[in-house]
This record gives sequence, structure tokens and C-alpha cells, in this order.
Amino acid sequence: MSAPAGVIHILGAGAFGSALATTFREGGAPVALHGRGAAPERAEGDILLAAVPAGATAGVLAALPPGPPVPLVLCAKGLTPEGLALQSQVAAGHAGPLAALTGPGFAADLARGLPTALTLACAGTAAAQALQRRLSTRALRLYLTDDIIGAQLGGALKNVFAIACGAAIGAGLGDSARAALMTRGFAEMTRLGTALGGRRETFSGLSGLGDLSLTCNSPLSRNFALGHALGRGAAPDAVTQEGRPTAAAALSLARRGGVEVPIITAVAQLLSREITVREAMAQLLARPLTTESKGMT
Ligand SMILES: NC(=O)c1ccc[n+]([C@@H]2O[C@H](COP(=O)([O-])OP(=O)(O)OC[C@H]3O[C@@H](n4cnc5c(N)ncnc54)[C@H](O)[C@@H]3O)[C@@H](O)[C@H]2O)c1
Ligand SMILES: O=P(O)(O)OC[C@H](O)CO
Repeated sequence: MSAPAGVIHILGAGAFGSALATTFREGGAPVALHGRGAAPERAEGDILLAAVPAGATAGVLAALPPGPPVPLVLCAKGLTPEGLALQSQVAAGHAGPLAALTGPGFAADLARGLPTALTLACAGTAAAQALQRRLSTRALRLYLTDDIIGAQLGGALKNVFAIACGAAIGAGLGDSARAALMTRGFAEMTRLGTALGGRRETFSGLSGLGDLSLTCNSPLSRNFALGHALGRGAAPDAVTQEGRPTAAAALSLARRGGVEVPIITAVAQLLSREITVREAMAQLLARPLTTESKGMT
């Protein structure tokens, strides 16, 4: 007889944590969903998922009581500005295998059992495959990558481009402007992401282009909705989403690495009230003319 599977502990009982709990329960796994202030005891064979906002992960992990070195799956999509930009850097002290779950998936869709494909990024083939088997269900299909840096960067940076697209649509600038921002945003994501250590191919996958497509095209995205509200004249401080700290952190990482990120720059300026949506678009259109082809002068 095989040993019973351990418990999937989900830290964070918000929209995504609750949707994952529903998904895994429907897949037949034992799940414990932990709200704010909970610090679950773990046993061998358990899995920990952190599904709180990116800025809360460090505190939630620090509050855990000591336990066996079980795998930790990071679900937050965002960069934190304190120099520890990526979630895997925030969680670097974790003793067990570390993974990131990212890619195009709205909590609302998962909670309804709608088909969803996500990326599970994890170093170490055996640990990665074991997690893939435990966390996949009939509705949730997980693809593996060992590029944990690239997968997290795609998931974080798409928030900034979703704000840009929402703002363009909210301001009535049209679907062509959205397509331009998505495509040039993808170029920017790949340029910054590879400079920070991600692999180029990762940005063409679910965690990059996949999530960018979803959030730039759907009013269900909170980042798109934030941008849309800005485009319609709302004050930037009225709403806080992970895109806001991520835009600031991405801009400072890009400046440090000498990477050109005009859309991230415009979104950061928009969020700090330096420019309006129309000024942001005018600024992007006024940049020196350039090529899409490598090597063309
Ligand atoms: N909602 C989605 O569709 C979705 C999809 C994929 C990934 N995510 C990611 O999952 C993460 C959580 O998003 P969400 O939609 O569940 O957000 P949410 O606001 O619905 O829930 C966040 C949860 O974290 C808890 N929390 C917040 N700050 C905390 C703190 N300091 N300490 C302890 N708990 C705290 C809140 O009480 C809440 O239960 C985000 O990083 C988001 O990018 C969300
Ligand atoms: O609502 P958003 O903008 O945080 O997007 C949710 C998920 O990241 C979509 O994959």
C-alpha cells in the first residue's frame, strides 16, 4: 500500500488561495487553507503554497514554526522594492525545494473548474516532477520549467503592461494602441528579463506571453482594471495592486542594468502622478524611430 499523500497547506485565504484550495480538493488532495495569522505545523510529505500578495510573503514565511524541509511553492506575482526583488529571493532561506507557480490563470476561472494551464518553475527534476504530479488536476495542467527566475519575472512584469493596456483602453486610445503596448511590452519584458537572468524562451511561454495576453485583454485582471480606472481619470493612489510596487522595482532594476524600458518608465511615471495617460502615450510615440529587425541600421 502506498503512503497517504501529505497535506497541501495554502497560506493566504484570498481569491487565489481559495481558488487553489477548491481546485486541489476537487482533485482529491487533502488541503488546509490558512488565513491571516495562521502558522501551520507541517509533516513530511506536506507541501506549502504561499498565496499572499508579494509584499506579504516574507512576513508570512518568517511566522512559520520550524518544521521538516517540505517544498514551498510561491504563487505571488510581483517584485518587492526592498532589494529582494523576486519571491524566490525573499524565500531563499527556505530549507526545502523551492518552486514558483505562475502563468495565465484567474482565480475566478480556477474556482469554477475552468480549464487552465500554468507554469511550475522548479530547479531539480525529481522535486519538480513530484510537485507537478501532486498539483495537477483534470482542469489544471502544469508545465514544468527550471527557469525559476524567468518564470517569476514574466508573471511580475506583465502586471505593469496590463496597467498600460488598461490605461490606453480606459482613455479611449483604441485597440491598436493596446496591441502596440502588448507587443512592445513583450519586447521590453524579454529585454529586461534576460538581462536579469531569465531565459529568452521562458518569456514566450505561459508565464510570459501567456499571462501578458490574458491580463492585457481582460477586465477581470485587477491590474488592467487599475489602468482602466486611471485612463478614465481616477487618481493613481485610489487603487493599489501589485503592478504599482512592481513598476517601481522594475524601473530601478532596469536603470541599474542599463536596460531601456520605455513602457515601464511611463507606467511608473503615471502611477507617481508625474504624467497623464495621454502624456505617457505621447512620450512613447515621440521616441526616436527605430527598427524591429536585429542588425538593421
Ligand atoms: N486573483 C488571481 O486571479 C490571481 C491569479 C494568480 C496569481 N495571483 C497572485 O496571488 C497573490 C494573492 O492574490 P489574491 O488574488 O489571492 O489576493 P487577495 O487580496 O484576494 O488575497 C490576499 C490574501 O492574503 C492575505 N494577506 C494580505 N496581506 C497579508 C499579510 N501581511 N499577512 C498575512 N496575510 C496577508 C489577505 O488577508 C488575503 O487573504 C498575488 O500575488 C497575485 O498576483 C492571483
Ligand atoms: O488580477 P491580476 O491583474 O492580478 O491578474 C491575475 C493573474 O495574475 C492572471 O494570471
